[in-house]
Amino acid sequence: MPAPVNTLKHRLQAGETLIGCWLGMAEPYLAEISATAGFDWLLIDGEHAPNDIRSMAAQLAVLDAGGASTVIRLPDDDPARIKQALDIGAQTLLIPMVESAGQAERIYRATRYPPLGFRGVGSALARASKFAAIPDYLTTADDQICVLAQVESRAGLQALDGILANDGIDGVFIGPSDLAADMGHIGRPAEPAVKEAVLDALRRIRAAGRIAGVLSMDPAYITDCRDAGANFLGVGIDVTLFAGAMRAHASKFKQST
Ligand SMILES: O=C(O)C(=O)C[C@H](O)[C@@H](O)CO
Repeated sequence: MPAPVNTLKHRLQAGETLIGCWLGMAEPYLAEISATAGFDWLLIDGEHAPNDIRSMAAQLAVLDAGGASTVIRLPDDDPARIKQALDIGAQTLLIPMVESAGQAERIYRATRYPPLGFRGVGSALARASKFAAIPDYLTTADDQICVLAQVESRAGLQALDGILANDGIDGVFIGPSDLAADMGHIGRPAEPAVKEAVLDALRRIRAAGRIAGVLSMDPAYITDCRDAGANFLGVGIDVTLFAGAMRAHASKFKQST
């Protein structure tokens, strides 16, 4: 019995355009609620949300049970964190702040078992192998791993061709917020210079035959990114949606009392 098929990877690589939502509440119960919304994928954010390996594992369990496609974003490119995320069962990883081809290669190798890489062997303890219930896990896991490099700085854009030249990098995600900050327009991802850099990068990523990702809650921004070729579209953030709905609801009644 082989490792689970990563349908998200294969759908994106086939060119499907799939929408998803960031999960930053760090709570399995709320993740389960989000899984009923109908997004094609849900991303458990370990970079900016208060997630740790245990909370991410708990969210993976409820999301997998519900049939949702999942992504884990780690706080950095630490090979030990990559190993832990893969061992708890993540198959699609988003790694932030990628700025060179060499860094991309190290990230790729951290996701693969020898001889392709240096991922440590711990499948006997790993949820990923269904705790060794998948006897062929070690020889079939590599093909189901999807590595998405997050490029979100001028240095990263300058290195983009080198990153895309690595066949082990399945896709590149452009981070408009951090790119805006790096370009001197912090808090303004829709600044014309920033948006054009985002759209140009997305065109280059798809021209290279890779998955192209972006995140924006602005429908017009998303449409422009989709038109530029983005097919891994983050269109929501649970925390932002929840906070906005709570504030709007309270305001509705406070005005009337
Ligand atoms: O730079 C970006 O944009 C992202 O990486 C997304 C942010 O991290 C996300 O938290 C929304 O601000």
